[in-house]
Amino acid sequence: MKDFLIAPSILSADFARLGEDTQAVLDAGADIVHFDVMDNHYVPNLTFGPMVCKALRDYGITAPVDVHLMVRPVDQMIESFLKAGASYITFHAEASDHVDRSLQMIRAGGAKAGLVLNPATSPSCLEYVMDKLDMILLMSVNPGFGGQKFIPATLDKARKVREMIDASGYDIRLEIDGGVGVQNIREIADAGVDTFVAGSAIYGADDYADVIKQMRSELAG
Ligand SMILES: O=C(CO)[C@@H](O)[C@H](O)COP(=O)(O)O
Repeated sequence: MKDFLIAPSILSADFARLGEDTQAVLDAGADIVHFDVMDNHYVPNLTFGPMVCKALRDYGITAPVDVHLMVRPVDQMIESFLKAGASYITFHAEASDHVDRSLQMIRAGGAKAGLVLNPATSPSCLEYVMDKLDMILLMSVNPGFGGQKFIPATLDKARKVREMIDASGYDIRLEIDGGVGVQNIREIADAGVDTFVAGSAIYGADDYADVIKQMRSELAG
């Protein structure tokens, strides 16, 4: 099992002061920046694109940026985010016509590659691409919005995917996204997850450092 990473979703940050509010969660103890890209096509909401990712790099964000593409098609956005400084690029299994090729593009461009599974998507889509994955992201809400309730069936899926990762022998992170907070992070870790996206739980707190500390304390317990 890998070390635990906490990845605040900047979907819940103050967009008017995005650089500052991104640096603030890193200064508060977060490990990586989760960057939610929505296109009002694959998901019913619209956020930000590669120019904003580059702007964060230019602002001085040096932490890994974990780009979660909720867009269709995906390949043009992969190219753009590779140029914009993404560290991880993940996309939804249903959104690419050629999942294997899209994964190869990400690694060939120097980033880490990942596949995202919606709540109703079966882990079977991972079976023939395990060798091309650096991350698997399990959605524990339906994608499109922050602040939703964690879907409990995701825990069973996390256990199954953890078994697949361990059996494969590949070095793959297991990330979860949606409804994660201090109250359930331990249970999620026990299901085999090592990377935790949290938007409203962190950005909705008065003290970012305090909530991240509470999450780490739950993970250590
Ligand atoms: O990708 C998404 C939503 O589509 C997530 O990253 C949410 O932004 C998580 O938000 P919280 O549930 O933690 O508020």
